[in-house]
Amino acid sequence: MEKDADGFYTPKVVDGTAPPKPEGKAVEEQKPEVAEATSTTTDLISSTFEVTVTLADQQADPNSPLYSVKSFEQLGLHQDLLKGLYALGFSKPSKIQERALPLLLANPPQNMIGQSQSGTGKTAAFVLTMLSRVDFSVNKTQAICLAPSRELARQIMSVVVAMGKFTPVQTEYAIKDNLPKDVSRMTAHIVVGTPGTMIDLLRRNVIDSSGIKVFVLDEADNMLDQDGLGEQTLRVKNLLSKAKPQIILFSATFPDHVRNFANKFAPQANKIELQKEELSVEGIRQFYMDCRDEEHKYDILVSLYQLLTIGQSIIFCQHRHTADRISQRMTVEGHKVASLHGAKNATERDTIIDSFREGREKVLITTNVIARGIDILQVNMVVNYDLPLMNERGNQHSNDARPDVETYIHRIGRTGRFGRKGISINFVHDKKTWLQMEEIEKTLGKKIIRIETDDLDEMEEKMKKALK
Ligand SMILES: Nc1ncnc2c1ncn2[C@@H]1O[C@H](COP(=O)(O)OP(=O)(O)OP(=O)(O)O)[C@@H](O)[C@H]1O
Repeated sequence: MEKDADGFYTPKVVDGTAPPKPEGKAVEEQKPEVAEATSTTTDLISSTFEVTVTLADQQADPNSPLYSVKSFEQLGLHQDLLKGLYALGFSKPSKIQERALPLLLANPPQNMIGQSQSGTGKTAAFVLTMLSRVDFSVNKTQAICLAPSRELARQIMSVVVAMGKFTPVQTEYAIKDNLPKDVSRMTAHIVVGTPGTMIDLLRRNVIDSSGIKVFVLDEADNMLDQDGLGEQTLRVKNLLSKAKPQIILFSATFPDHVRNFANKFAPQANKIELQKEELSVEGIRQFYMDCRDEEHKYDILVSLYQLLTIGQSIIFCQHRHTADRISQRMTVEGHKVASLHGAKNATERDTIIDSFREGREKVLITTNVIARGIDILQVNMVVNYDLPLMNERGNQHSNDARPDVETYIHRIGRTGRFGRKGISINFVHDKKTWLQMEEIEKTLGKKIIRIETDDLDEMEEKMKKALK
């Protein structure tokens, strides 16, 4: 690989598809931010929100998930990786990084099941492990990482590339439609992808599994869940059986029904676990709005538009067709929104998420496809247009559909990243949805506060307070 004029290695761009720019420069972004609304037609719109983020205070608070006593230097990382971290603006590890990294890097390698709240820096922990374990003088795949969506795989790749900027790391994607044409052998050190394509590459021996030392599952509970990607993930593991890699599982949630499987999947693992009451992030204030019916939900969403565009916001729907319908209606009515879901093709999906990431789109209407892992610091509002429901066979549409608390935690975790403040709003519109929300509230032990649907001034007041 070539070094550029500054002496940096330029990581290989895969098949013309550059990973999205990583979020970073965290320290610089901790200065007070002032987000100004752009339009001027109502009081709401002309308001200015001051958002003060005090990362230094949080990293000094032993009760914060961002707290650490050690520095990155004390965690045994290579000099080139420390340079990559500092270039990203990381000055101090978070709790999960401080606790997990020494265990992950110890020899002989041991498996890890790691849990930490959304937005607390799990990605860096496993990316630094992959980069630390690669022998750059060997042109063979040595670490693979699986994620549940192409959007998340691309984001993880951007972190690998950014943190590995001062190393000669070679990377490739294993995601649909991003493979180099007619490839018969991949030799990249680190391959990041989704399970279906990874299985294909391993089966056809395009990736030689014999040198794989690290196997990471991000959003591991989702990747191992039988109703989700569990079967495919297990197939990948079986294809790696001879290599016996270190297995690393990370997620913000590990529901009981997956935990047992995780223990078998990553035997004798070091474990870092959270208590139930620690699951949700402190900085995210949760609200709900009591709508009259489905149509009223749409009206309320439209009336919130100006608030949604002050920062950036993500609107979650249960179904693709709802996301499409809402975004079409809003677009016809003159609002600028984007929609993203699994039925769109790969190019469209990449364009939409990149445009949102770069702030060109402010409102993204979507499904659970990006409920997990997506890290966009400017997102200060999440709306659960539909509450997330269990995806058990057939249960989704039945009258006794249960709320999916794990997905709820991940959805609202798209805001409030690494100590920032954020807001989530749930729409409920009948007794059933109200009871579902109550169950979420009880499980998390966190109050969800009512906001009147007809009082946008109150909404603005509460938002201002929540974001301070
Ligand atoms: N030590 C650090 N110092 C400053 N910023 C950090 C540090 N570690 C991570 N970050 C930043 O915090 C944000 C959240 O990190 P990351 O996406 O890894 O969270 P996560 O725990 O994987 O979240 P999720 O559970 O939602 O996947 C990112 O923008 C990342 O760059």
